[in-house]
Amino acid sequence: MTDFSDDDLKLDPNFATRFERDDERPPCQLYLISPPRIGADFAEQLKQALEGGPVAAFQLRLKDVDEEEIARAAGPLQRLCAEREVAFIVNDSMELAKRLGADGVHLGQGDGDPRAARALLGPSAQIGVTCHDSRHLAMEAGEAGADYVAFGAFYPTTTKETAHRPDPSILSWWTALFELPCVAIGGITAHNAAPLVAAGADFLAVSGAVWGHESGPCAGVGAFAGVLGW
Ligand SMILES: Cc1ncc(COP(=O)(O)OP(=O)(O)O)c(N)n1
Ligand SMILES: Cc1ncsc1CCOP(=O)(O)O
Ligand SMILES: [Mg+2]
Repeated sequence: MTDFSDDDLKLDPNFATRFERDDERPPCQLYLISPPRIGADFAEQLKQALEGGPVAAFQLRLKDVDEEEIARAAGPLQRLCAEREVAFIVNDSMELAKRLGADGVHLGQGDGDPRAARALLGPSAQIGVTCHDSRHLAMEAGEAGADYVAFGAFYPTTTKETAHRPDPSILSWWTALFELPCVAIGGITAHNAAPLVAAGADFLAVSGAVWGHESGPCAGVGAFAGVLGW
């Protein structure tokens, strides 16, 4: 595709201020991300989280953990998700997603080609791609057949070291032009999520605000009721 710079793509200055959610789009939903490390009680924590409110998807994102250990941990979590019709997404590895029979995979820019993931996982797999703060990467991901594009980190986070801080207007720009869903991620809490929802996020991807909630993960999910209109 043509190699536009992101500055070239900021065509309409009103995108920066026009934060009015498109009524035609489905309501914004919650996309839960696991903590980078989990303990033996995590299935119980996930169960509680899923009792807190509607969760559209759960991503198993374990970092610096051996693949066999991830595979062992996945079974009970995957069953919990299946019982509740929550999509079970594996982070980083299309091969592991295939092995586990996951509903999809999330790929960062260094995690492999979405086209290869599609060939491996088939037409019904949900394939997401990290696009940081880049309109160009998002359009590339869309052309490569991604099912969603993810922008972030919108806010400071201790869950991951991040180098990009998009403005919420990137969500307005995306949703004005494309039907493909967009995910907002990075430091999102029930208290700071409103501008992202208003700007058009189709999903809020949240980790720390749920697992670190002072009253537990059920309350952590439940806290999003107001901003997500449940
Ligand atoms: C929904 C969602 N968005 C972005 C990411 C980040 O993916 P990546 O850039 O590959 O970083 P790691 O998560 O692998 O550290 C994500 N996992 N999920
Ligand atoms: C995986 C990831 N990618 C960008 S920010 C982030 C961390 C999300 O976790 P939190 O909701 O705790 O900031
Ligand atoms: Mg990754």
